[in-house]
Amino acid sequence: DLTTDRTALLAFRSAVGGRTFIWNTSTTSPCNWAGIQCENNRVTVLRLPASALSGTLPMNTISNLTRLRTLSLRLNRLSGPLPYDISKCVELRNVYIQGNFFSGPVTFLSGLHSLVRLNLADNNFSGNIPSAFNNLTRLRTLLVQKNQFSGSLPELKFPNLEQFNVSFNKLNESIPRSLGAMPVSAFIGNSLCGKPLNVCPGNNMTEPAIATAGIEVGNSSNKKKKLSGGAIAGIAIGSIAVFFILLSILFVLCRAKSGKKMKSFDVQTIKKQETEVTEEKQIEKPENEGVSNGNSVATQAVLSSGDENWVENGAKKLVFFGDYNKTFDVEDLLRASAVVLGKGTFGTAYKAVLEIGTIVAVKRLRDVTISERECKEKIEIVGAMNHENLVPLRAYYFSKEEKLLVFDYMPMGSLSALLHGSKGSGRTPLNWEIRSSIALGIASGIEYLHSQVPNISHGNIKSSNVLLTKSYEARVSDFGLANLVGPPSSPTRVAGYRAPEVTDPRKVSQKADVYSFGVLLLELLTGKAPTHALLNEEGVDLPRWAQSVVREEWPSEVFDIELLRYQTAEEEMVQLLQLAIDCTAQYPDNRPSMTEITKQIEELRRSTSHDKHEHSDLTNATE
Ligand SMILES: Nc1ncnc2c1ncn2[C@@H]1O[C@H](COP(=O)(O)OP(=O)(O)OP(=O)(O)O)[C@@H](O)[C@H]1O
Repeated sequence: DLTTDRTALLAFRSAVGGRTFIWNTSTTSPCNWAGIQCENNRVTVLRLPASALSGTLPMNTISNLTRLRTLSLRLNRLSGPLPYDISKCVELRNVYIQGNFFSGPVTFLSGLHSLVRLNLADNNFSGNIPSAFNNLTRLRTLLVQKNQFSGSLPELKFPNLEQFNVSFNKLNESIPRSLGAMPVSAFIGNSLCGKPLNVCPGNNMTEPAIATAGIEVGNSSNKKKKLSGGAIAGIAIGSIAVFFILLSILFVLCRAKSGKKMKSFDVQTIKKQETEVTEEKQIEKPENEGVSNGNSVATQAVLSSGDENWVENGAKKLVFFGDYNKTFDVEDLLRASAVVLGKGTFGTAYKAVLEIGTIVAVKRLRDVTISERECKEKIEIVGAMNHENLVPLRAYYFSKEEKLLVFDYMPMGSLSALLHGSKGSGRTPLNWEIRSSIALGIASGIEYLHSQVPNISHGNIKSSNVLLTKSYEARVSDFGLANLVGPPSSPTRVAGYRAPEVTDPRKVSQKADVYSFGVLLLELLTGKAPTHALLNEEGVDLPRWAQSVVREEWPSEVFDIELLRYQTAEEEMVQLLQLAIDCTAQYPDNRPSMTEITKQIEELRRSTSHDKHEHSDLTNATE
C-alpha cells in the first residue's frame, strides 16, 4: 500500500522521478513494478506524473485496483481511449489525467460517485459532455478545457463546484443557466452563447457571439457600439476632469510631503511611520509589547535603559566584519532616525536610516547573560558567516550597557508577514515559483550554517526569521544568537516550530532545526501559521494535521488556496509536502539532513521545470 509503506513509496517515487521506470505490459500488479513490494494489492494512490510514459495503458492493471482513490497520469504521452475499466474503481476521488493525448468519448465515469476532482484538460477527448456528470454530486473540480468536446453543454448542477472550465473545445449553443455564474474564461474558445457570454441569437438583436480568446474585447466593443455620440463625449469629458482633479491632489500631496522632508527630524513623521510599522508588525506578532516612541536609536536606548552615559559609551567603536563599507560609526548610528520593527526573543529590532542615506537593521540585545569575551566570540562567529541566504551581520557594538548588532535591512520584511499579513491590504499572494525558491533558499542557508561549525544549529527557525530581498530571495536571520541571551520568559511563537524532543529551547540540535524547517515548509505549502497548544491560540499543529490529511485523503486538500491555480505544479507541491512530513518525523534520526533536503528541493524544482518544458515542446509540436 503506497500510502502507508514509506519505503515502497520512496522507491516508487525515485524510480518514476528518475525516469528509470519501465512499464512492463506483462506485469498485472503494480506491486511488481519497479521492485515495489506490497500486500493484497491494496493500492489507493497511483501516480505516474510527468514521466515518459507513452502509448496505451494496460488498463486491466488499473481496474484491478478497486481501492484506488487517486489516479494521476498527468503530463505523460499516453494516447488512445481511456479505458472505461476505471469505472470499477468506485472509490476514486481524484482523477488527474490532463496533458496526455487521450481521445474518444468519456464513458468511464458513470459509477464514480465519490469523485471530487476530475481533470481531463489538454487531451483529445471528443463527443458530448455527458449529462451523466450530474451523478457526480461530490464534484468540486471539473476541468475539461482544451479537448475536442462538441455539441451543447448539458444542464450541470454540482452543489460544491469550485473550479470549472470547458474552454477551447467545440461546444456550441447556449450555456445552461446553472453555469451562468461561472467566469467568462471558463467558456472561451467555443461557439457558446448566453450568460456570462453574449446573449444568444433570437433572444435579442445582437449577433451570436463566437466565443474566442478575445471575447471580452468583443463584448465591450459590441456594447460600445450601442452608446450614442453624446454619451461617449460625456464620458470622455468626465474622465478628463477626474484625471485633472486627481493630478492636482497628487501635486498638493507631493508638495506637502517634500515640505516635511526638509525637516529631516520631524518627530511626527517618524511617529507616524512607526505607528504604521507597529500596526503591521502587530498582525504578525500579537505578543509584541507596546513599542516605544519613534526617535533615534540613541534616544530609544536612553529612554529605556535610563543610562545617562549613553553618549560617552558611544565613544566605543563599531566593530565591522569582512570588507563591508565602513561609511558610518556608532555616533552616526545613534543619531539615525529609528523605527521599531518589532520585539523579538533577543531584543528589539529597529530600522535605522543614517544621515548618509544607508539603511540598516539594528538589534538591541537584552538580557545578555554570558561574559563579554564569550559574547564577543559568539558574535564573531555569526559575523564570519557568509552565504547568500543568510542576513549578513555587518557590525556590532558592545558596551556594558548596550549590545547592538547591525544587519543589512531587508525591505520586503519577513516571510511570516507576507504569508499571514492582512490579505485585503494589497498584499500580493506569493506564487508557487517564489514559494519553492524561498524553500530552497532557506534550506541552502541552514545547510551552510550546519556545515560551518560542527554541531552548530540555528535554534530559532520560523517564518518571522526568514526575511526577503526586493526580488523575494530568502535570507535567514537570527542565527547564532540563541546562546547569547537567557531563555524567554513566556512561550513564544517558536513553540509551534519546536521539535518534540527539545525541552530546553537553548539546547537544540541540527535535527531540531530540520524539524523547524519542516514546519516552515508546511507553512509555505498550506498558508497556515503553526501554533502550539501552550499558546492557547487558534491554529493548527501543522505536522500532525498534514500527516492526517495525507493519510486520509489526497494531499491537495492541504495546499494553500492561493496555490490551487498552479495546477501544473501540483506534483512539485506534493513532493515538497512529502519532504516536509519527513522533516517533521517524531524521532530525530528519521529526519533527513539539511544537505539531503537541499538536494531534494533542487531536484524536484529541476525535474518539474524540465517536465514543463518537455510538455510545452510537445504541445507546441502537436499544435
Ligand atoms: N534585517 C532586517 N531587515 C528587516 N526587518 C527585520 C530585520 N531583522 C528583523 N526584522 C524585523 O523585525 C521584527 C523583529 O525581529 P526579531 O528578529 O527581533 O524578532 P522575531 O524574529 O519576531 O522574533 P525572535 O527574536 O523570536 O526571532 C521582525 O518582524 C522582523 O521581520
